[in-house]
Amino acid sequence: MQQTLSAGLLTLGDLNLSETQIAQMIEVPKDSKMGDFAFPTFQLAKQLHQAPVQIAQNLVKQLDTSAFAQVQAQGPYVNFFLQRNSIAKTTITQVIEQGSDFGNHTIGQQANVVIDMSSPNIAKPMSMGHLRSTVIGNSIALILNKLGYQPVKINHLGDWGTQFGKLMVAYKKWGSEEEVKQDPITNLQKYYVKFHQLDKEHPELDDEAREWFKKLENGDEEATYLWKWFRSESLKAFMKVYDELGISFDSYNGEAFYNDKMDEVVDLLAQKGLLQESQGAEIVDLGPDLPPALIKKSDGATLYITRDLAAALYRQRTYHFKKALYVVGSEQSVHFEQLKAVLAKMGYDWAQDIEHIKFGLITSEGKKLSTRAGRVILLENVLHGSVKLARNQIDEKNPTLANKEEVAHEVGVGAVIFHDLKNNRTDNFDFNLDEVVRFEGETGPYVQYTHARAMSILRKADYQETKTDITPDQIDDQTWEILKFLANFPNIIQQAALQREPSVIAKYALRLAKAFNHYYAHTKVLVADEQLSTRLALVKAVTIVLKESLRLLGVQAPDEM
Ligand SMILES: NC(=[NH2+])NCCC[C@H](N)C(=O)O
Repeated sequence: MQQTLSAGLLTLGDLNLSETQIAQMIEVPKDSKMGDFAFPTFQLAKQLHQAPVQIAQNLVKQLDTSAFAQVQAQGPYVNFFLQRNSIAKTTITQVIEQGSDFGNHTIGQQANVVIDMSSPNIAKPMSMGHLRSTVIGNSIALILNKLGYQPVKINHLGDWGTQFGKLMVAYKKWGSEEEVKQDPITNLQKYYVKFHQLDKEHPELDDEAREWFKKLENGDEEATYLWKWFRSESLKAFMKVYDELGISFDSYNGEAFYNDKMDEVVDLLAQKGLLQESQGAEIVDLGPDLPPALIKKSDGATLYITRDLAAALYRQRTYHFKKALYVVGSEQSVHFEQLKAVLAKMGYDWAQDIEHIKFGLITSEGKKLSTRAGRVILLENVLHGSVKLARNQIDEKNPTLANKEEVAHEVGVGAVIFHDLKNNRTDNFDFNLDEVVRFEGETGPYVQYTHARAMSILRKADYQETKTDITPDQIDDQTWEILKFLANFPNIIQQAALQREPSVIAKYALRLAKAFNHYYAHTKVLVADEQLSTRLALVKAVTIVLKESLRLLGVQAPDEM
Protein backbone atom coordinates (compact mmCIF):
# COMPACT_ATOMS: atom_id res chain seq x y z
CA MET A 1 0.00 0.00 0.00
CA GLN A 2 2.84 2.39 0.83
CA GLN A 3 4.43 1.64 -2.54
CA THR A 4 1.18 2.20 -4.37
CA LEU A 5 0.58 5.45 -2.55
CA SER A 6 4.13 6.61 -3.03
CA ALA A 7 3.91 6.10 -6.79
CA GLY A 8 0.51 7.77 -6.93
CA LEU A 9 1.57 10.77 -4.88
CA LEU A 10 4.53 11.48 -7.15
CA THR A 11 2.14 12.23 -9.97
CA LEU A 12 0.34 14.89 -7.93
CA GLY A 13 3.23 17.26 -7.42
CA ASP A 14 6.52 17.84 -5.79
CA LEU A 15 5.95 15.88 -2.61
CA ASN A 16 8.85 14.57 -0.67
CA LEU A 17 7.27 11.73 1.26
CA SER A 18 9.20 8.56 1.98
CA GLU A 19 7.40 5.25 2.26
CA THR A 20 8.10 5.34 5.99
CA GLN A 21 6.36 8.68 6.29
CA ILE A 22 3.44 7.37 4.30
CA ALA A 23 3.26 4.29 6.54
CA GLN A 24 3.05 6.57 9.53
CA MET A 25 0.02 8.35 8.11
CA ILE A 26 -2.06 5.27 7.38
CA GLU A 27 -5.03 4.73 9.70
CA VAL A 28 -7.35 1.86 10.48
CA PRO A 29 -10.85 3.39 10.39
CA LYS A 30 -13.10 2.64 13.36
CA ASP A 31 -15.97 1.99 10.94
CA SER A 32 -15.10 -0.75 8.47
CA LYS A 33 -17.39 0.81 5.84
CA MET A 34 -14.65 3.39 5.50
CA GLY A 35 -12.23 0.78 4.28
CA ASP A 36 -9.70 -1.49 5.87
CA PHE A 37 -7.10 1.21 5.77
CA ALA A 38 -7.44 4.90 5.12
CA PHE A 39 -5.00 7.50 3.92
CA PRO A 40 -5.83 11.03 5.09
CA THR A 41 -4.93 13.92 2.78
CA PHE A 42 -5.18 16.90 5.19
CA GLN A 43 -1.46 17.12 5.73
CA LEU A 44 -0.77 17.42 2.00
CA ALA A 45 -3.13 20.32 1.33
CA LYS A 46 -0.64 23.05 2.03
CA GLN A 47 2.14 21.66 -0.13
CA LEU A 48 -0.13 20.80 -3.04
CA HIS A 49 -2.26 23.95 -2.82
CA GLN A 50 -5.38 21.84 -3.14
CA ALA A 51 -8.30 21.04 -0.88
CA PRO A 52 -7.98 17.65 0.88
CA VAL A 53 -11.16 16.36 -0.77
CA GLN A 54 -9.76 17.27 -4.18
CA ILE A 55 -6.47 15.56 -3.41
CA ALA A 56 -8.24 12.36 -2.40
CA GLN A 57 -10.19 12.31 -5.66
CA ASN A 58 -7.18 13.04 -7.84
CA LEU A 59 -5.09 10.51 -6.03
CA VAL A 60 -7.57 7.68 -6.55
CA LYS A 61 -7.47 8.33 -10.31
CA GLN A 62 -3.69 7.94 -10.29
CA LEU A 63 -3.36 4.86 -8.16
CA ASP A 64 -2.67 1.39 -9.45
CA THR A 65 -5.54 -0.33 -7.70
CA SER A 66 -5.09 -3.81 -9.15
CA ALA A 67 -3.83 -5.29 -5.88
CA PHE A 68 -6.90 -4.15 -3.94
CA ALA A 69 -10.52 -5.21 -3.81
CA GLN A 70 -11.54 -1.57 -4.01
CA VAL A 71 -10.05 1.89 -3.59
CA GLN A 72 -12.26 4.95 -3.22
CA ALA A 73 -12.14 8.59 -2.25
CA GLN A 74 -14.45 9.52 0.59
CA GLY A 75 -14.19 13.11 1.68
CA PRO A 76 -10.59 13.89 2.61
CA TYR A 77 -9.62 10.20 2.74
CA VAL A 78 -8.57 7.54 0.29
CA ASN A 79 -10.08 4.31 1.55
CA PHE A 80 -8.57 0.96 0.71
CA PHE A 81 -10.48 -2.31 0.77
CA LEU A 82 -8.11 -5.23 0.64
CA GLN A 83 -8.41 -8.65 -0.96
CA ARG A 84 -9.20 -10.54 2.16
CA ASN A 85 -8.02 -13.99 1.21
CA SER A 86 -4.59 -13.06 -0.02
CA ILE A 87 -3.96 -10.71 2.91
CA ALA A 88 -5.08 -13.42 5.30
CA LYS A 89 -2.64 -15.93 3.99
CA THR A 90 0.37 -13.62 3.79
CA THR A 91 -0.25 -11.92 7.11
CA ILE A 92 -0.78 -15.05 9.15
CA THR A 93 2.17 -16.78 7.53
CA GLN A 94 4.42 -13.78 8.11
CA VAL A 95 3.48 -13.37 11.75
CA ILE A 96 3.93 -17.05 12.52
CA GLU A 97 7.19 -17.37 10.63
CA GLN A 98 8.73 -14.23 12.11
CA GLY A 99 7.31 -14.63 15.60
CA SER A 100 8.38 -11.84 17.92
CA ASP A 101 10.53 -10.41 15.11
CA PHE A 102 7.37 -9.43 13.22
CA GLY A 103 7.47 -5.66 12.80
CA ASN A 104 11.24 -5.38 13.25
CA HIS A 105 12.94 -2.82 11.06
CA THR A 106 16.52 -1.79 10.30
CA ILE A 107 15.76 1.89 9.81
CA GLY A 108 17.72 2.82 12.96
CA GLN A 109 20.98 1.42 11.58
CA GLN A 110 22.21 0.79 15.12
CA ALA A 111 22.56 4.52 15.81
CA ASN A 112 22.72 5.44 19.49
CA VAL A 113 19.74 7.17 21.04
CA VAL A 114 20.47 8.40 24.53
CA ILE A 115 17.45 8.32 26.84
CA ASP A 116 17.65 10.31 30.07
CA MET A 117 14.99 8.72 32.25
CA SER A 118 13.77 8.09 35.79
CA SER A 119 16.41 10.30 37.49
CA PRO A 120 15.07 10.45 41.06
CA ASN A 121 16.77 12.45 43.78
CA ILE A 122 18.95 10.81 46.42
CA ALA A 123 17.55 10.84 49.96
CA LYS A 124 14.05 11.59 48.69
CA PRO A 125 11.23 9.23 47.80
CA MET A 126 10.80 8.39 44.14
CA SER A 127 7.69 10.27 43.02
CA MET A 128 4.91 9.21 40.64
CA GLY A 129 6.55 11.58 38.16
CA HIS A 130 9.76 9.56 38.35
CA LEU A 131 7.71 6.40 37.84
CA ARG A 132 6.17 7.91 34.70
CA SER A 133 9.59 8.86 33.40
CA THR A 134 10.87 5.34 34.07
CA VAL A 135 8.11 3.45 32.29
CA ILE A 136 7.74 5.88 29.38
CA GLY A 137 11.51 5.96 28.84
CA ASN A 138 11.76 2.20 29.03
CA SER A 139 8.99 1.69 26.48
CA ILE A 140 10.46 4.24 24.06
CA ALA A 141 13.80 2.40 24.38
CA LEU A 142 12.13 -0.92 23.51
CA ILE A 143 10.23 0.58 20.57
CA LEU A 144 13.33 2.26 19.13
CA ASN A 145 15.32 -0.90 19.60
CA LYS A 146 12.74 -2.81 17.57
CA LEU A 147 13.39 -0.37 14.74
CA GLY A 148 17.13 -1.01 14.86
CA TYR A 149 18.26 1.88 17.08
CA GLN A 150 20.62 1.33 19.98
CA PRO A 151 19.03 2.91 23.07
CA VAL A 152 21.29 4.01 25.94
CA LYS A 153 19.24 4.36 29.13
CA ILE A 154 20.76 6.87 31.53
CA ASN A 155 19.57 7.47 35.07
CA HIS A 156 20.63 11.07 35.74
CA LEU A 157 20.39 10.74 39.51
CA GLY A 158 19.92 13.90 41.56
CA ASP A 159 22.94 13.16 43.71
CA TRP A 160 24.55 16.55 44.19
CA GLY A 161 23.61 19.92 45.65
CA THR A 162 23.48 22.01 48.79
CA GLN A 163 20.79 19.74 50.25
CA PHE A 164 23.55 17.24 51.04
CA GLY A 165 25.10 19.76 53.46
CA LYS A 166 21.77 20.02 55.25
CA LEU A 167 21.35 16.29 55.29
CA MET A 168 24.77 15.77 56.84
CA VAL A 169 24.12 18.27 59.62
CA ALA A 170 20.74 16.71 60.30
CA TYR A 171 22.12 13.19 60.28
CA LYS A 172 24.93 14.02 62.65
CA LYS A 173 22.56 15.71 65.06
CA TRP A 174 19.49 13.47 64.99
CA GLY A 175 20.23 10.41 62.91
CA SER A 176 21.47 6.91 63.45
CA GLU A 177 23.19 4.39 61.25
CA GLU A 178 20.66 1.65 62.05
CA GLU A 179 17.73 3.84 61.06
CA VAL A 180 19.28 4.72 57.72
CA LYS A 181 20.14 1.12 56.98
CA GLN A 182 16.67 -0.04 57.86
CA ASP A 183 14.71 2.41 55.75
CA PRO A 184 17.06 4.89 54.10
CA ILE A 185 14.58 6.98 52.18
CA THR A 186 12.04 7.46 54.95
CA ASN A 187 14.63 8.29 57.55
CA LEU A 188 16.87 10.52 55.45
CA GLN A 189 13.75 12.39 54.42
CA LYS A 190 12.75 12.65 58.07
CA TYR A 191 16.09 14.23 59.04
CA TYR A 192 15.84 16.65 56.18
CA VAL A 193 12.33 17.72 57.15
CA LYS A 194 13.41 18.21 60.76
CA PHE A 195 16.26 20.42 59.57
CA HIS A 196 13.79 22.62 57.73
CA GLN A 197 11.50 22.81 60.73
CA LEU A 198 14.31 24.12 62.90
CA ASP A 199 16.48 26.24 60.65
CA LYS A 200 14.11 29.24 60.69
CA GLU A 201 14.72 29.69 64.41
CA HIS A 202 18.30 28.44 64.35
CA PRO A 203 19.97 30.09 61.37
CA GLU A 204 23.32 28.74 62.57
CA LEU A 205 22.15 25.39 61.18
CA ASP A 206 22.29 26.83 57.67
CA ASP A 207 25.85 28.01 58.26
CA GLU A 208 26.84 24.53 59.36
CA ALA A 209 25.13 23.05 56.32
CA ARG A 210 27.02 25.37 54.00
CA GLU A 211 30.25 24.34 55.66
CA TRP A 212 29.48 20.67 55.24
CA PHE A 213 28.64 21.12 51.60
CA LYS A 214 31.88 23.01 51.10
CA LYS A 215 33.73 20.15 52.80
CA LEU A 216 32.06 17.76 50.41
CA GLU A 217 33.07 19.86 47.43
CA ASN A 218 36.63 19.93 48.69
CA GLY A 219 36.77 16.18 49.02
CA ASP A 220 36.80 16.03 52.83
CA GLU A 221 36.99 12.41 53.94
CA GLU A 222 34.04 12.26 56.32
CA ALA A 223 31.77 14.34 54.11
CA THR A 224 32.62 12.17 51.11
CA TYR A 225 32.05 9.03 53.12
CA LEU A 226 28.60 10.18 54.23
CA TRP A 227 27.62 11.32 50.77
CA LYS A 228 28.64 7.98 49.23
CA TRP A 229 26.78 6.13 51.90
CA PHE A 230 23.52 8.14 51.55
CA ARG A 231 23.79 7.68 47.82
CA SER A 232 24.30 3.94 47.90
CA GLU A 233 21.56 3.33 50.48
CA SER A 234 19.09 5.39 48.45
CA LEU A 235 20.12 3.71 45.25
CA LYS A 236 19.54 0.31 46.85
CA ALA A 237 15.99 1.37 47.66
CA PHE A 238 15.44 2.66 44.12
CA MET A 239 16.84 -0.60 42.73
CA LYS A 240 14.09 -2.52 44.49
CA VAL A 241 11.51 -0.52 42.56
CA TYR A 242 13.39 -0.99 39.28
CA ASP A 243 13.62 -4.72 39.94
CA GLU A 244 9.89 -4.93 40.53
CA LEU A 245 9.26 -3.07 37.32
CA GLY A 246 11.79 -5.23 35.49
CA ILE A 247 13.64 -2.16 34.23
CA SER A 248 17.40 -1.64 34.07
CA PHE A 249 19.75 1.15 33.01
CA ASP A 250 22.95 1.39 31.02
CA SER A 251 24.35 4.14 33.22
CA TYR A 252 23.75 5.69 36.63
CA ASN A 253 25.90 8.74 35.98
CA GLY A 254 24.05 11.35 37.98
CA GLU A 255 24.68 15.02 38.56
CA ALA A 256 27.75 14.37 40.72
CA PHE A 257 29.48 12.57 37.87
CA TYR A 258 29.93 15.94 36.18
CA ASN A 259 31.70 17.68 39.09
CA ASP A 260 35.07 17.52 37.38
CA LYS A 261 33.55 18.44 34.03
CA MET A 262 32.04 21.77 35.04
CA ASP A 263 35.10 23.97 34.56
CA GLU A 264 35.32 23.00 30.94
CA VAL A 265 31.75 24.07 30.27
CA VAL A 266 32.19 27.40 31.97
CA ASP A 267 35.48 27.97 30.12
CA LEU A 268 33.91 27.11 26.77
CA LEU A 269 31.06 29.51 27.41
CA ALA A 270 33.53 32.23 28.32
CA GLN A 271 35.72 31.56 25.28
CA LYS A 272 32.74 31.81 23.00
CA GLY A 273 31.85 35.13 24.59
CA LEU A 274 28.51 33.91 25.84
CA LEU A 275 28.90 34.54 29.57
CA GLN A 276 27.59 37.75 31.06
CA GLU A 277 27.69 39.02 34.58
CA SER A 278 24.45 39.78 36.27
CA GLN A 279 24.36 40.76 39.95
CA GLY A 280 27.53 38.83 40.63
CA ALA A 281 26.25 35.70 38.88
CA GLU A 282 27.25 34.40 35.44
CA ILE A 283 24.47 33.99 32.92
CA VAL A 284 23.87 33.28 29.23
CA ASP A 285 21.37 35.66 27.72
CA LEU A 286 18.81 33.84 25.56
CA GLY A 287 16.91 36.74 24.04
CA PRO A 288 13.38 37.94 24.61
CA ASP A 289 11.62 34.55 24.49
CA LEU A 290 13.49 32.68 27.19
CA PRO A 291 14.77 33.58 30.62
CA PRO A 292 18.58 33.73 30.79
CA ALA A 293 20.38 30.52 31.76
CA LEU A 294 21.97 30.86 35.19
CA ILE A 295 25.36 29.15 34.88
CA LYS A 296 27.19 30.09 38.06
CA LYS A 297 25.90 31.69 41.23
CA SER A 298 27.67 34.60 42.90
CA ASP A 299 29.23 32.17 45.43
CA GLY A 300 30.72 30.15 42.57
CA ALA A 301 28.26 27.25 42.78
CA THR A 302 27.15 25.79 39.49
CA LEU A 303 23.54 24.95 38.75
CA TYR A 304 21.21 22.29 37.39
CA ILE A 305 21.56 23.59 33.84
CA THR A 306 25.36 23.78 34.06
CA ARG A 307 25.35 20.09 34.91
CA ASP A 308 23.00 19.34 32.05
CA LEU A 309 25.30 21.20 29.66
CA ALA A 310 28.28 19.14 30.86
CA ALA A 311 26.19 15.99 30.60
CA ALA A 312 25.10 16.79 27.04
CA LEU A 313 28.72 17.38 25.97
CA TYR A 314 29.84 14.19 27.65
CA ARG A 315 27.06 12.14 26.08
CA GLN A 316 27.70 13.52 22.63
CA ARG A 317 31.40 12.64 22.91
CA THR A 318 30.83 9.25 24.46
CA TYR A 319 27.88 7.99 22.44
CA HIS A 320 27.84 10.20 19.32
CA PHE A 321 24.10 10.08 19.72
CA LYS A 322 21.69 10.42 16.84
CA LYS A 323 19.09 11.74 19.26
CA ALA A 324 19.16 12.63 22.93
CA LEU A 325 15.77 12.22 24.58
CA TYR A 326 14.98 13.60 28.04
CA VAL A 327 11.92 11.95 29.54
CA VAL A 328 10.99 14.56 32.14
CA GLY A 329 7.69 16.14 33.24
CA SER A 330 6.21 19.04 31.27
CA GLU A 331 6.92 21.41 34.15
CA GLN A 332 10.59 21.42 33.15
CA SER A 333 9.90 22.59 29.57
CA VAL A 334 11.64 25.93 29.96
CA HIS A 335 14.75 24.26 31.35
CA PHE A 336 15.11 22.03 28.28
CA GLU A 337 14.41 24.90 25.89
CA GLN A 338 17.20 26.79 27.62
CA LEU A 339 19.51 23.80 27.41
CA LYS A 340 18.96 23.50 23.65
CA ALA A 341 19.28 27.22 23.16
CA VAL A 342 22.61 27.45 25.01
CA LEU A 343 24.06 24.48 23.10
CA ALA A 344 22.89 26.01 19.82
CA LYS A 345 24.57 29.31 20.75
CA MET A 346 27.74 27.38 21.48
CA GLY A 347 27.63 26.33 17.85
CA TYR A 348 26.83 22.63 18.25
CA ASP A 349 24.57 21.55 15.42
CA TRP A 350 23.63 18.44 17.39
CA ALA A 351 21.64 20.72 19.73
CA GLN A 352 18.75 20.11 17.35
CA ASP A 353 18.90 16.39 18.14
CA ILE A 354 17.91 17.05 21.74
CA GLU A 355 14.25 16.40 22.48
CA HIS A 356 12.34 16.96 25.67
CA ILE A 357 9.87 14.07 25.94
CA LYS A 358 7.30 15.71 28.19
CA PHE A 359 4.59 14.09 30.20
CA GLY A 360 1.66 15.26 32.31
CA LEU A 361 0.88 15.02 35.99
CA ILE A 362 -0.70 12.18 37.88
CA THR A 363 -3.57 13.55 39.93
CA SER A 364 -5.70 12.14 42.71
CA GLU A 365 -9.42 12.85 42.71
CA GLY A 366 -8.76 15.37 39.99
CA LYS A 367 -6.31 17.37 42.07
CA LYS A 368 -2.57 17.77 42.04
CA LEU A 369 -0.72 15.54 44.47
CA SER A 370 0.49 17.39 47.52
CA THR A 371 2.24 16.19 50.63
CA ARG A 372 0.79 19.04 52.64
CA ALA A 373 -2.80 18.43 51.62
CA GLY A 374 -2.34 14.74 52.37
CA ARG A 375 -2.83 13.76 48.72
CA VAL A 376 0.21 11.55 48.40
CA ILE A 377 0.58 8.35 46.45
CA LEU A 378 3.44 6.18 47.60
CA LEU A 379 5.01 4.21 44.84
CA GLU A 380 5.61 1.15 46.98
CA ASN A 381 1.97 1.09 48.07
CA VAL A 382 0.89 1.35 44.46
CA LEU A 383 2.96 -1.60 43.29
CA HIS A 384 2.23 -3.80 46.28
CA GLY A 385 -1.44 -2.85 46.34
CA SER A 386 -1.74 -3.63 42.67
CA VAL A 387 -0.09 -7.04 43.01
CA LYS A 388 -2.42 -7.84 45.89
CA LEU A 389 -5.52 -6.89 43.91
CA ALA A 390 -4.28 -8.97 41.00
CA ARG A 391 -3.80 -11.88 43.36
CA ASN A 392 -7.41 -11.56 44.58
CA GLN A 393 -8.69 -11.60 41.01
CA ILE A 394 -6.65 -14.69 40.19
CA ASP A 395 -7.83 -16.48 43.33
CA GLU A 396 -11.36 -15.79 42.22
CA LYS A 397 -11.04 -16.62 38.51
CA ASN A 398 -8.43 -19.33 38.45
CA PRO A 399 -7.98 -20.79 41.94
CA THR A 400 -5.98 -23.78 40.73
CA LEU A 401 -3.34 -21.81 38.82
CA ALA A 402 0.12 -23.19 39.65
CA ASN A 403 2.45 -20.18 39.86
CA LYS A 404 -0.04 -17.69 41.31
CA GLU A 405 2.57 -15.57 43.08
CA GLU A 406 4.57 -14.97 39.94
CA VAL A 407 1.54 -14.32 37.76
CA ALA A 408 0.03 -11.92 40.33
CA HIS A 409 3.27 -9.99 40.21
CA GLU A 410 3.30 -9.86 36.41
CA VAL A 411 -0.32 -8.78 36.31
CA GLY A 412 -0.17 -6.28 39.18
CA VAL A 413 2.97 -4.54 37.98
CA GLY A 414 1.89 -4.78 34.36
CA ALA A 415 -1.39 -3.11 35.28
CA VAL A 416 0.36 -0.08 36.73
CA ILE A 417 2.68 0.26 33.74
CA PHE A 418 -0.11 -0.18 31.20
CA HIS A 419 -2.35 2.28 32.98
CA ASP A 420 0.36 4.87 32.70
CA LEU A 421 1.19 4.16 29.06
CA LYS A 422 -2.32 3.96 27.63
CA ASN A 423 -2.76 7.73 27.98
CA ASN A 424 -1.20 10.24 25.61
CA ARG A 425 1.90 11.02 27.56
CA THR A 426 1.24 14.76 27.81
CA ASP A 427 -2.23 14.25 29.35
CA ASN A 428 -2.69 14.49 33.08
CA PHE A 429 -4.47 11.47 34.51
CA ASP A 430 -6.14 10.46 37.69
CA PHE A 431 -4.88 7.53 39.67
CA ASN A 432 -7.34 5.00 41.07
CA LEU A 433 -5.85 1.68 42.03
CA ASP A 434 -9.05 -0.39 41.69
CA GLU A 435 -9.48 0.80 38.16
CA VAL A 436 -5.89 -0.03 37.24
CA VAL A 437 -6.15 -3.76 37.97
CA ARG A 438 -9.55 -4.60 36.47
CA PHE A 439 -9.65 -7.60 34.14
CA GLU A 440 -12.23 -5.82 31.95
CA GLY A 441 -12.23 -2.44 30.29
CA GLU A 442 -9.20 -0.64 28.99
CA THR A 443 -6.58 -2.17 31.24
CA GLY A 444 -3.35 -4.09 31.03
CA PRO A 445 -4.86 -7.16 32.72
CA TYR A 446 -7.57 -7.18 30.03
CA VAL A 447 -4.91 -7.48 27.32
CA GLN A 448 -2.94 -10.03 29.34
CA TYR A 449 -6.09 -12.01 29.99
CA THR A 450 -6.96 -12.03 26.30
CA HIS A 451 -3.49 -13.31 25.50
CA ALA A 452 -3.77 -16.04 28.14
CA ARG A 453 -7.17 -17.04 26.84
CA ALA A 454 -5.82 -17.38 23.30
CA MET A 455 -2.92 -19.44 24.66
CA SER A 456 -5.34 -21.77 26.40
CA ILE A 457 -7.18 -22.37 23.12
CA LEU A 458 -3.90 -23.42 21.53
CA ARG A 459 -3.16 -25.73 24.45
CA LYS A 460 -6.55 -27.36 24.22
CA ALA A 461 -6.05 -27.95 20.50
CA ASP A 462 -2.53 -29.20 21.10
CA TYR A 463 -1.45 -26.72 18.43
CA GLN A 464 1.83 -27.51 16.67
CA GLU A 465 3.34 -24.86 14.50
CA THR A 466 4.37 -27.43 11.93
CA LYS A 467 0.74 -28.25 11.25
CA THR A 468 0.09 -24.78 9.94
CA ASP A 469 -1.42 -24.86 6.51
CA ILE A 470 -3.46 -21.81 5.91
CA THR A 471 -6.21 -22.14 3.38
CA PRO A 472 -8.72 -19.46 4.19
CA ASP A 473 -11.86 -19.66 2.13
CA GLN A 474 -14.52 -17.50 3.73
CA ILE A 475 -13.22 -14.64 5.79
CA ASP A 476 -16.02 -13.27 7.90
CA ASP A 477 -16.05 -9.78 9.35
CA GLN A 478 -14.81 -10.78 12.79
CA THR A 479 -11.83 -12.59 11.33
CA TRP A 480 -11.12 -9.73 9.00
CA GLU A 481 -11.17 -7.26 11.88
CA ILE A 482 -8.30 -9.18 13.50
CA LEU A 483 -6.31 -9.63 10.29
CA LYS A 484 -6.38 -5.95 9.55
CA PHE A 485 -4.87 -5.17 12.90
CA LEU A 486 -2.22 -7.84 12.57
CA ALA A 487 -1.21 -6.53 9.15
CA ASN A 488 -0.96 -3.00 10.53
CA PHE A 489 1.35 -3.81 13.45
CA PRO A 490 4.58 -2.74 11.69
CA ASN A 491 3.05 0.67 10.89
CA ILE A 492 1.88 1.07 14.47
CA ILE A 493 5.39 0.59 15.80
CA GLN A 494 6.71 3.23 13.45
CA GLN A 495 3.96 5.64 14.46
CA ALA A 496 4.74 5.09 18.13
CA ALA A 497 8.44 5.63 17.50
CA LEU A 498 8.00 8.78 15.48
CA GLN A 499 5.70 10.34 18.05
CA ARG A 500 7.72 8.96 20.98
CA GLU A 501 4.33 7.76 22.14
CA PRO A 502 3.91 4.32 23.77
CA SER A 503 0.15 4.96 24.02
CA VAL A 504 -0.09 4.25 20.27
CA ILE A 505 0.89 0.67 21.04
CA ALA A 506 -1.23 0.41 24.19
CA LYS A 507 -4.32 1.59 22.31
CA TYR A 508 -3.54 -0.78 19.47
CA ALA A 509 -3.22 -3.72 21.87
CA LEU A 510 -6.60 -2.86 23.38
CA ARG A 511 -8.24 -2.77 19.97
CA LEU A 512 -6.66 -6.04 18.89
CA ALA A 513 -7.68 -7.71 22.17
CA LYS A 514 -11.21 -6.46 21.73
CA ALA A 515 -11.35 -7.69 18.13
CA PHE A 516 -10.14 -11.09 19.26
CA ASN A 517 -12.70 -11.38 22.05
CA HIS A 518 -15.38 -10.39 19.58
CA TYR A 519 -14.22 -13.07 17.17
CA TYR A 520 -14.06 -15.66 19.92
CA ALA A 521 -17.62 -14.90 21.01
CA HIS A 522 -18.85 -15.51 17.43
CA THR A 523 -16.69 -18.39 16.32
CA LYS A 524 -16.40 -21.99 17.38
CA VAL A 525 -12.65 -22.10 17.01
CA LEU A 526 -12.09 -25.71 18.05
CA VAL A 527 -14.68 -27.44 15.83
CA ALA A 528 -12.93 -30.10 13.77
CA ASP A 529 -13.64 -29.00 10.21
CA GLU A 530 -11.33 -28.23 7.29
CA GLN A 531 -10.82 -24.63 8.48
CA LEU A 532 -9.58 -25.65 11.94
CA SER A 533 -5.88 -25.23 11.23
CA THR A 534 -6.46 -21.82 9.66
CA ARG A 535 -8.40 -20.69 12.72
CA LEU A 536 -5.69 -21.99 15.05
CA ALA A 537 -3.03 -20.24 13.03
CA LEU A 538 -5.00 -17.01 13.39
CA VAL A 539 -5.18 -17.50 17.16
CA LYS A 540 -1.46 -18.21 17.24
CA ALA A 541 -0.74 -15.02 15.30
CA VAL A 542 -2.86 -13.05 17.77
CA THR A 543 -0.88 -14.41 20.74
CA ILE A 544 2.38 -13.39 19.06
CA VAL A 545 1.33 -9.84 18.33
CA LEU A 546 -0.38 -9.26 21.69
CA LYS A 547 2.66 -10.53 23.54
CA GLU A 548 5.01 -8.42 21.46
CA SER A 549 2.83 -5.32 21.97
CA LEU A 550 2.94 -5.85 25.71
CA ARG A 551 6.69 -6.46 25.61
CA LEU A 552 7.19 -3.12 23.87
CA LEU A 553 5.39 -1.46 26.77
CA GLY A 554 7.53 -3.30 29.32
CA VAL A 555 4.64 -5.56 30.37
CA GLN A 556 4.80 -9.35 30.71
CA ALA A 557 2.33 -11.70 29.09
CA PRO A 558 1.80 -14.81 31.25
CA ASP A 559 0.62 -17.91 29.38
CA GLU A 560 -2.02 -18.61 31.96
CA MET A 561 -3.83 -16.43 34.46
N1 LIG B 1 18.99 15.60 32.78
C1 LIG B 1 17.97 15.87 33.52
N2 LIG B 1 17.76 17.11 33.91
N3 LIG B 1 17.12 14.88 33.87
C2 LIG B 1 16.00 15.00 34.74
C3 LIG B 1 16.38 15.10 36.19
C4 LIG B 1 15.16 15.14 37.08
C5 LIG B 1 15.43 15.68 38.45
N4 LIG B 1 16.30 14.85 39.23
C6 LIG B 1 14.08 15.81 39.16
O1 LIG B 1 13.72 14.97 39.94
O2 LIG B 1 13.36 16.77 38.91
